Amino acid sequence: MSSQAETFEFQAQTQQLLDLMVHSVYSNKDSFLRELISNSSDALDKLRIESLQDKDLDVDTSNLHIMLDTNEELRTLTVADNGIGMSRDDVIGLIGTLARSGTGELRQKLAQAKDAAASEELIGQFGIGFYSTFMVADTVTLVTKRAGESVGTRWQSTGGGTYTIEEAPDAPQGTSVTLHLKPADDENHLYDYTSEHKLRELVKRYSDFISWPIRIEVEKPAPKPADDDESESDATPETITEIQTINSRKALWAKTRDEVSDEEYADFYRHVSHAWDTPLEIITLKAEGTFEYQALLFIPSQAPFDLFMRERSGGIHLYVKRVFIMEDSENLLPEYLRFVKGVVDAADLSLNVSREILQQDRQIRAIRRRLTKKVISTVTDLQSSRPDDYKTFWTQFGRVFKEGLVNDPDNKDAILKASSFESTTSDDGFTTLDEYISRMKSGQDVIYYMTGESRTQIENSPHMEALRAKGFEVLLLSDPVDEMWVDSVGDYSDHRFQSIAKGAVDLDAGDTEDEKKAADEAQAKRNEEFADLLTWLGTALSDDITEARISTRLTESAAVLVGDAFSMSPQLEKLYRASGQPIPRSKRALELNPDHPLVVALRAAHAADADAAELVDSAKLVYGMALIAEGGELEDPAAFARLLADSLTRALAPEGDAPEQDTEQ
Ligand SMILES: Nc1ncnc2c1ncn2[C@@H]1O[C@H](COP(=O)(O)OP(=O)(O)OP(=O)(O)O)[C@@H](O)[C@H]1O
Repeated sequence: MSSQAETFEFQAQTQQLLDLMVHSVYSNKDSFLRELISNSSDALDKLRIESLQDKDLDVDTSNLHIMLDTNEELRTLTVADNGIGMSRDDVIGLIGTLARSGTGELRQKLAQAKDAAASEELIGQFGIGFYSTFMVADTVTLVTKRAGESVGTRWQSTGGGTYTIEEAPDAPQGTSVTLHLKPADDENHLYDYTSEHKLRELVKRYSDFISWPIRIEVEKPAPKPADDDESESDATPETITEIQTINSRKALWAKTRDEVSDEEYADFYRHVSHAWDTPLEIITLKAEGTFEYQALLFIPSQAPFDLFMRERSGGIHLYVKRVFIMEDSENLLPEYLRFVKGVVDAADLSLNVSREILQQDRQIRAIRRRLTKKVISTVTDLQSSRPDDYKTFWTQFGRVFKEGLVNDPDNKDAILKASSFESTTSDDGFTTLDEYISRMKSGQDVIYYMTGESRTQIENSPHMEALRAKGFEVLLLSDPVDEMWVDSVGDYSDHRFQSIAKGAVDLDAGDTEDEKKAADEAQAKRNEEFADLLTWLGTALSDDITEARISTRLTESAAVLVGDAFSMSPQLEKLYRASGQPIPRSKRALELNPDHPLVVALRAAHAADADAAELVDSAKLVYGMALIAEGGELEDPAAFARLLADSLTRALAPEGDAPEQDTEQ
């Protein structure tokens, strides 16, 4: 059977990544080998599992391995496996297009990256798998045959704009990737990858733990004839070739911490996570007794691009007695710890365990509980012992971690303790709740917070005024997830969370009895003074507010909107609406600052002529201003703009000279 090579063009975005590889911005070029071995190891795992599940699949799984083959003269290195292999469509889809989600994002970021170092960091963050081969090779040839199929596929590219595909009738099952190596250039970290010594070194460094044998063919002097002793005098020049396994295949999680170097852990982390960063923290765990298992977990130092994507790569590799079973992203750890990567090796599960069984398995549930607690306590330890690393953790994963406050009530207190928040006294850093509590004013027993869309928006909100004036610290919660937990979480260390934008805020905590009494009297007097205006406003704005009242929160602004203790914040309403849930706007109270000139003038105007037409317009403007000041959205911005224009016109036009016009509202 003969076939013609078909030529395909790389998608533009794939080509852009390839160009980067061809021009090798990444200084750690050796890592191509780790990527290829990692892919082969995955392919061997897949074949083993598929052969267990599909009894009709006619494949030999007795000698699964990875082979490294070199040819010094031709300057080639081949990494071959007898794993699952790929069909022609797989090759086009998986290799030809680099169609993984996130590629677009990587491309966009790369386009914005200022220099090689920034590009390098991005590649570290996204990883580029198979394409890293173009850092070291001029031409890459991949020959593969999917298990169970009769014909293989040959793919080849020089990393230019195109690749070719043709049938490979004699391809053995599995995949081999042959690199036609660029000339060695030690100065540019491009080494001689045909050297046995180099390959041994790299496998030892990056892939020693791979559970499948990684083999090379070595030339050895032929053994001497029998009876010959150790003397070398008559050594014949003849050599024989021998196949040697060059990785120890030792499961890292079965070793103790001091037997494994940080580098080895980091390389293993990169293998299980498909990431290129260095883990921030390594967690080892061993359980003996009823359920025996070992776990080796990693907290990454960089969030993967797909952290918030529905379809993201898995997290924990489940092994049973050293045999890889599956990658699990839901049963072994809760979703809010999805950034954690690693391995769990359980001794008592069946090798045939399915996802469905996992979901219900008592042992798995026990493991999940323990791992969850361990990860949270590790974060707490990080917080106290390595503040810089904790900060990295929090910046990368804080938003995800806080999802636990919504989804994992059992660990609520521990999660709150391990979390940190922006606050009015934390500059642009973070504070823990324990630190916040230690700074509370005497008499203060609640934790003040406000939610909003950004730190600046919250800091400038009218709600903040009186708290600022009285020196109360306020947590500034601007992650969307904050809206979800803060209402329901209740308290921390016996201190209730209190929104400064809701209900009554008792700011007299630190005052003396006399001061409190004086403040109450002043408030009562003002309520009386403004009673008529407040009643009238309540009616005039009845579509928008529950009532109008005099505020104790304001020192600078004229008005503010205040929800009752159980109402949803406007931001939360907005989030629900954005997710397609039709939440009606809830009405809130309009609080007025009795010392503000606008409010004073409004009272005077109302006292002079309670029926004046402009009065209703002014009331609507005051309400609209309060909404805008908190970062809210006007229901009818155009109507508000018309009111404002009319009002400005009246103010600017000379007395008695206001232009006539029809305004429709
Ligand atoms: N040796 C192989 N055997 C079978 N399939 C392979 C092999 N190498 C690659 N593949 C397939 O091609 C896909 C793309 O590989 P590539 O290395 O580019 O990305 P990846 O392994 O998915 O992610 P990463 O960037 O983390 O390595 C793999 O997911 C796998 O399905």
